Amino acid sequence: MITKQTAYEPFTTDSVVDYLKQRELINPESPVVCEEIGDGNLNYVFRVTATDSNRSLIVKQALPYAKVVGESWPLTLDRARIESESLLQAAKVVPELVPAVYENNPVLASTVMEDLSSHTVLRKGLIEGKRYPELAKHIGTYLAYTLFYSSDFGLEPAAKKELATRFVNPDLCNITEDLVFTDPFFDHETNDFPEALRPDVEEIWADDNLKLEAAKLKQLFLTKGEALIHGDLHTGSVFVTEGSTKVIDPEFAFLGPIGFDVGAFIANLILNYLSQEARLTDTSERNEFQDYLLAVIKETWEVFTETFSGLWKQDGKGAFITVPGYLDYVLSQILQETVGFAGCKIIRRTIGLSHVEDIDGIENSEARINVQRAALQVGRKLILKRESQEKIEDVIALVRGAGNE
Ligand SMILES: Nc1ncnc2c1ncn2[C@@H]1O[C@H](COP(=O)(O)OP(=O)(O)O)[C@@H](O)[C@H]1O
Ligand SMILES: CSC[C@H]1O[C@H](OP(=O)(O)O)[C@H](O)[C@@H]1O
Repeated sequence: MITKQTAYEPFTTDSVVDYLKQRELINPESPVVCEEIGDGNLNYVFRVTATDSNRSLIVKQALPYAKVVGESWPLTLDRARIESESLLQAAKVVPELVPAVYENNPVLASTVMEDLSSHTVLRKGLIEGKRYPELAKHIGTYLAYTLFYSSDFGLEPAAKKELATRFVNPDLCNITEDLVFTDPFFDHETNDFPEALRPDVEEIWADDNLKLEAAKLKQLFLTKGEALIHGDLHTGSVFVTEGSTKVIDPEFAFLGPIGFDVGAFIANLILNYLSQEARLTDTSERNEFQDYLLAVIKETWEVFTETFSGLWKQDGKGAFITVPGYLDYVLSQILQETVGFAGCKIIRRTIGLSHVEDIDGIENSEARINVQRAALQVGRKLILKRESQEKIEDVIALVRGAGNE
């Protein structure tokens, strides 16, 4: 349902309640409580609860700038439309893996959606050492369905081109192009790292071979409009319980390379894996949890490739789909690109703008810097060795070995 509104205004905790009551999304007679709960970098997130029925809703609203920086960083409001349309697009193929969207208002740049407060943000759960038995199955399925059915493998060419026109997202892509693929590889003012890490960072800035590979990966991100990707699939964009998984926050969605989503998820699991070196002091507890994280990476990849292959055989489009070797070629390209993108993401979250709590939350500064150093080594290896990764076990072995050299 799209509502008409004449002018944009940022919501307050009062006006968002008035809005929901006016729209009868909440009973106008109900007493309500409302709080702003957004902890992300970019937007407002309000939770509104009718206290008589305990029914609650989430209203997410984009600001005309990046919340974390302020008005000096203007950002399109259109990202709210892109986010809700992307959630609706995902709901066509995996409704159980995304929050229900009840309304999008393009003028207010707001989305009213299901409240997932019964779930935990995956990043927080992993920091606390929690395990989620269904996570890999759910994310592998989410990736396979959303990516296959928005690619030329699962869509007719005209439908794919129509999809591309709805998800032109230059402002948000520009954030990724700068913060993931450019700034960390140069002495740029947005970078953010402790002085103790400077020698390691300067090694990156001086490494022309690494920069060449980063340039190739950036080129892929700029040019490979393979599927409608989430665009920011880190562990803060995944809500979990023991048996349920929901992917949120696809405001960076656009037609990009499939490996960027897979790589983002894997990168954030690797960042948590590395952080446990400083978090879990008991060796066997640490080894077990790190093994669990690597098993999630392996299973996510296996579920993704098996499901993607099943959809390819069942619903694949085009004359070449049954040609022997084509599917294997596509999956091997995706693996190599996944690995390279994961490497860029890891480096970015270590020395670029916007880190991860998994590492920044380590209180002992020496231990934290050791983890950051290991992250840079892993990120670098993933980028440089991506073309020799033939199977997911190679990637797991690389992660296990890289921090120890
Ligand atoms: N559907 C939801 N249900 C419950 N909480 C939510 C929901 N969407 C977002 N949140 C809360 O708001 C936070 C920020 O949301 P997010 O979509 O990541 O915002 P941003 O785009 O600013 O990064 C999440 O970490 C979560 O705590
Ligand atoms: C100043 S934008 C930095 C960073 O923020 C986004 O993450 P999120 O919206 O989930 O907080 C995205 O990862 C951007 O790269």
